Amino acid sequence: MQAIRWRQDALDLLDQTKLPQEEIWHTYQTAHDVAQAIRDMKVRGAPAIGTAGAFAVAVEANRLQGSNNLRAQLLQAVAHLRQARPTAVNLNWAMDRMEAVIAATDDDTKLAEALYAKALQIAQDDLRVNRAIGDAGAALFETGVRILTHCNTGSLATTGYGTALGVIRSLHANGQLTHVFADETRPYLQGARLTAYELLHEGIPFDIVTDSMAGHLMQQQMVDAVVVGADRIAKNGDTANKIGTYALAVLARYHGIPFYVAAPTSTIDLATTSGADIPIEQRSAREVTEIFGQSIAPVGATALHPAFDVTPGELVTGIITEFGVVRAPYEESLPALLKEEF
Ligand SMILES: CSC[C@@H](O)[C@@H](O)C(=O)COP(=O)(O)O
Repeated sequence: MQAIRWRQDALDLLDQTKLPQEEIWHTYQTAHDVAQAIRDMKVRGAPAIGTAGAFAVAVEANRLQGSNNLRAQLLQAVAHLRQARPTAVNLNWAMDRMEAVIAATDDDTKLAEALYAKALQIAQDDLRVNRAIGDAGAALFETGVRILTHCNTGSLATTGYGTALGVIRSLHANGQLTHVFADETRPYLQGARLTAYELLHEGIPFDIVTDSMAGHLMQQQMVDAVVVGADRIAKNGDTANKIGTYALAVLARYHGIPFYVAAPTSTIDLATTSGADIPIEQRSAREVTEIFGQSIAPVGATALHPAFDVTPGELVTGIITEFGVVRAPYEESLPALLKEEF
């Protein structure tokens, strides 16, 4: 399953706002339009928006080939893409890499080719990295495990395979998995719409549960571990992820259940000291008061919509990366991990 397809002159995105009812692909030929698609969540999930952003710059370079101020226009496109969604650091991570290619390529006629090659590498690395996360995560568990997960962290949220859902895929492939509980994930319903779509496709046994059922399931001893993704991990292990994740971590701690974050090292942001410094995207209240354009609240009702929350590192049992599982104290283990591997 794949939600992003690329070629040098265009990017195709599977419209995730329409899934699972409709499988509609849109074609994009400008960075501006891809930025809008990211904002509108037609493509979403931290690694996926990084990959889409990288191809957006490549497509833009292809479109602008031969124009006078190519470099300045590309840097403008990069800056514009960076702002499409603020919380997931993978978009910035990918833009840093595209900007480095622009800086390192002296010959303007070579820019389009070099940027496409870098975008391709980002996409291919993401797939490889996710498989490694899946293996590292699966090694944590015995056979017969029941996992609760939140939001969508699968093929749709990445270039392929997934992070937390990659761990679930690997557990299933190894015959270790008994059951998945997929939080519906209000208000965007990434769990009920997208995770369920992927799990059904893979034949993985699961139930959709509303976000508010998690505590009850834990109390009934139906959950062995919580595995979620991340949008940004600060140096101290504080982790921003889809709204509702923090509540799961608190519940897991109360019930003595391990709480794992599965994420590529591109999601670790050592420049952000703690979760307090992570920008939290505030989205439209209408995404809360309406479902598929239908109002579910009385006219005049107001609503809040922080799209992410921050789970303190002290509640995170371990962070599953492509290089293995790291544990607290994160101020030490995360910088050591990044230093060692790069
Ligand atoms: C591998 S995806 C990791 C995170 O990006 C995911 O858990 C999440 O919070 C996605 O939020 P979204 O608003 O759907 O982009």
